[in-house]
Amino acid sequence: MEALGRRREDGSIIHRQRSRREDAPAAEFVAVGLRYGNGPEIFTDIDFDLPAGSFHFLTGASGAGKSSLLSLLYLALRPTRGAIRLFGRDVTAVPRHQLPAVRRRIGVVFQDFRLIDHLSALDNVALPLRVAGITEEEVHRHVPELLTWVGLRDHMDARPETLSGGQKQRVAIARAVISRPDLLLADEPTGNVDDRIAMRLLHLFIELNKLGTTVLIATHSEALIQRFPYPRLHLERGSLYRIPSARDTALVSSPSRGGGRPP
Ligand SMILES: Nc1ncnc2c1ncn2[C@@H]1O[C@H](COP(=O)(O)OP(=O)(O)OP(=O)(O)O)[C@@H](O)[C@H]1O
Repeated sequence: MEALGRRREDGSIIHRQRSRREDAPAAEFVAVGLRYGNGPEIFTDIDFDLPAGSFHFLTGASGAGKSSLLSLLYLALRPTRGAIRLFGRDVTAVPRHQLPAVRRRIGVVFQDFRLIDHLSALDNVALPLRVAGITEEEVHRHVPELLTWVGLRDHMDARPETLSGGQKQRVAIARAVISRPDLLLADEPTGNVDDRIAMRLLHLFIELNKLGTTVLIATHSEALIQRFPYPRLHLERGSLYRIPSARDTALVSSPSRGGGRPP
C-alpha cells in the first residue's frame, strides 16, 4: 500500500511538525470507570496505555466490554470517571465541538460496519479522503487500488445493501485504513470472512502499523492470536490485563503497566 500524505487541493503535502504530543502514547486511560445508566460498573479503575506505533489485540469473553472500550477510545462514549488521553491530550475535558478533529486521526471498523447506504463501496471508502481535502485524482488512484487489494475489484460500484456481510466488512476496513490514521480501532474485523481473507486483512493492519499507525484489534479469534504474536489487552470482570506476546515473554521478565495475568 502506497503511503498517503495529507494533501492540500494544490497537491502539496501538509507536513505536521513533531511535537511532544506526537511522542506521547496514542491512548492512555487513568482510573477509568464506566457504567451504563444505573447499571453495574462495566469497568473499574482501568489504567493502561497504548504506546504510539504499538500493535495489540483486545480480548475477553462476550460481554466483557471490548466494544465499550473501543467506544471510549473513539469518543463515542464518555467514561463515568477517570481520564482518557489521546495523542497526549485529555479528551475527557475537550468540548464536544472539538471532538471531530480528534476523531479524524482515528480509523474505526465497527462490528455493524456503519456504511452509508446510498453511496457505492468506492464512495464509502473515499469519504475520509474527500473530508480531508484530498484531490479527486488521488482518490481515484488510491481507493480502487485498496479495494482491489481487499478482493473487491468487481464490487466498487455496488451499494452496501447488495454486498454480503464479509464484503461490507472489507469496505469498512478499507474506509478505516485509507487515510492512514494515527490510531486504528477494529471490532471483530475478521468476524465475517474466511481464513484466507482474514490473514490478508491482518497483513493489511500490519503494513499500516509499519507505517506508524497504532493498532488495537478486538477479536475472539484464537487462530489470529496464535498466528500473530502481538501482545494482548485482556478484559475480565471489569479489569484490563496486559498479556505479553510469547516473543516479549522471552525478552522481558517484569510485568508492564496495565497489570499481569488475570487471577
Ligand atoms: N448501550 C448499552 N446500554 C446498556 N448496557 C450496555 C450497552 N452496551 C453494552 N452494554 C453492556 O456492557 C457490557 C459490555 O458490552 P460490550 O458490547 O462492550 O462487550 P463485548 O466484549 O464487546 O461483547 P461481544 O464480544 O459480545 O461483542 C455488557 O454487559 C453489555 O450488556
